[in-house]
Amino acid sequence: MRIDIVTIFPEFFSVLDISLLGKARQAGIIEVATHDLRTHTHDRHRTVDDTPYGGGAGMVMKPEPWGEAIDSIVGPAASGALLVVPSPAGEPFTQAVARELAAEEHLVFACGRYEGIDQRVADHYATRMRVRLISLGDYVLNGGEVAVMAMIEAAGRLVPGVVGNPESLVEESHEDGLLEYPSYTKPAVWRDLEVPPVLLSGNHGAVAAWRRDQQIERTRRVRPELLDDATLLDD
Ligand SMILES: N#Cc1c(-c2ccc3ccn(Cc4ccncc4)c3c2)n[nH]c1N
Repeated sequence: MRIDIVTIFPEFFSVLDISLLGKARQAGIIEVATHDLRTHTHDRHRTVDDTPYGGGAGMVMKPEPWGEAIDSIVGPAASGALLVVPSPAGEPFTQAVARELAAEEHLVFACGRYEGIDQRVADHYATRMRVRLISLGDYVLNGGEVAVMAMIEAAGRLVPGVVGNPESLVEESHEDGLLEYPSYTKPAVWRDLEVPPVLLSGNHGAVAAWRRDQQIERTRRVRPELLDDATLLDD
């Protein structure tokens, strides 16, 4: 997988050089490149924004630098890459979307700032490649960088070879539509709190049943909207 990130804060992504994704980059499983949008400006002040047509507060990011930056990544013609534009107006970012991003060969992330990117950028590139506006959640951030970091981590860990034990990806929250069961490790008693005895029983069937029950109970309590008839019928 190749990931290109266009941003006015390329240093924001230096953290991608460490941890799991850092190892995946060293192993050549994932290539990541950041591109400073300001290198695609040509005025003395390296201007990337301007006032909004139609008035209103804030500034809008100019289309020209974005066009030059994205063309420098995907070329002038059609591209098989997916352009992801984080936006409060985007589709919700979910584990299912993370899985879809993880299956892509080439992701290009456009990190906006100010009040967002001139709409014509997404409109133009939609004629040449797939474009998805994706929202991290129903709250307002100051720009796309935090969202892109979350998307890269959530998708990157699903790329084969990135996580050492792929089994550990299966029983995570949202992977099967439910929240994950509670986890425990040694000691068996801590501050008078005991590990649920079934987990010490060695009875794998009983442990699996208990964990499934915990998933459903936790999901019903914390995120009832995630439960559907199929899930309830399964148990
Ligand atoms: N993904 C995602 C997001 C963002 C987000 C993403 C990109 C940009 C670029 C600029 N801004 C600032 C802004 C723009 C418009 N309205 C309000 C604030 C952004 C916010 N906010 N909340 C989310 N879940």
